[in-house]
Amino acid sequence: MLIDGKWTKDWQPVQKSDKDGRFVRQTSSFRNWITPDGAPGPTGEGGFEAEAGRYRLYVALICPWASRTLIARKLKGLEELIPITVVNPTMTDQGWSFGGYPGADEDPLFGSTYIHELYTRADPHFSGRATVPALWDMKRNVMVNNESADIVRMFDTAFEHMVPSDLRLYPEDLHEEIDALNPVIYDTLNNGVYKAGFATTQEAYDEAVDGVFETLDNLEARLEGDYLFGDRFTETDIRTFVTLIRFDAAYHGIFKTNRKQIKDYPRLSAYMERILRLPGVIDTVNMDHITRGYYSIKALNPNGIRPTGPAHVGALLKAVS
Ligand SMILES: N[C@@H](CCC(=O)N[C@@H](CS)C(=O)NCC(=O)O)C(=O)O
Repeated sequence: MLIDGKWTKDWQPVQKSDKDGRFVRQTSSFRNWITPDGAPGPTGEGGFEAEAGRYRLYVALICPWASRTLIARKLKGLEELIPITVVNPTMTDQGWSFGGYPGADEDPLFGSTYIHELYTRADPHFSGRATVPALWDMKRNVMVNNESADIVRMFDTAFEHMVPSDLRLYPEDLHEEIDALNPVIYDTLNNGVYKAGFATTQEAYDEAVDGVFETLDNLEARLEGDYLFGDRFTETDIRTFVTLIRFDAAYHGIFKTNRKQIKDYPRLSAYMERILRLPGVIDTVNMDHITRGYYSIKALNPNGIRPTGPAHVGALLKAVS
């Protein structure tokens, strides 16, 4: 990670643990919002008006948080307006790097080797982890935001006057329900699998795995309609999908969340496939980057051996593409 703008040698991909061995995820630090007229958003400063080609989204295709933003960008029809840059799927000893792996890009703006260079460009004294997604303003050469939850919400509304859409990822009348379900999905599923994978005590692992499967069981029971809130697709479905699609091929093995697979849940499997079939969503799922990335986490898999299965995931992706 960076400390006062300098890359620290003792960086650990395992990230932070609390005193009981629980994995702790860092909070994001750039929280400005793109808005239709550049007025300030809910956090940060103003001056980031919606413009075609002004903003670039840096992502890793392995990363479920980055994938949230990619799916929102697709479904809201913003591909022409917001170009993306994809980092390599494997973490280096200096974090995310650019170029070299099939499907990954060089940094077209600054020719950076590592994503952390973008962070020190944004703030020469930056302290923290250099994470993706990162939304960059190419006009002012500053970081707009590195929090996927914010980026999904700004993609939902900021460009509406330029690319009208019937889809509302965070509709007014569902705010309360979405705000209630999101933290559960985050704690027990999105981050829950990481808490299981990076636990450093049996107790922390047991607690995390219990949470993961309790939520999967609850979602299976809840899913009567097409989506979590009946027939309306929302950001909560995006948040759920990004973990489901990585589950059988990555988390089940590398993070030891192996009590069941998603394929053992009939409704969740159908739900996952339904979302995968929404226009463009399949383009945001790169299973090669996902498995290569997760199985190259040295702390969990020192020899980097990538399992060949499971066959059903490959078969599903083939059927949908
Ligand atoms: N709060 C961030 C979390 C993003 C995040 O943790 N990204 C991971 C990859 S999945 C990352 O870039 N980690 C690099 C690091 O921690 O050094 C968000 O939702 O945007």
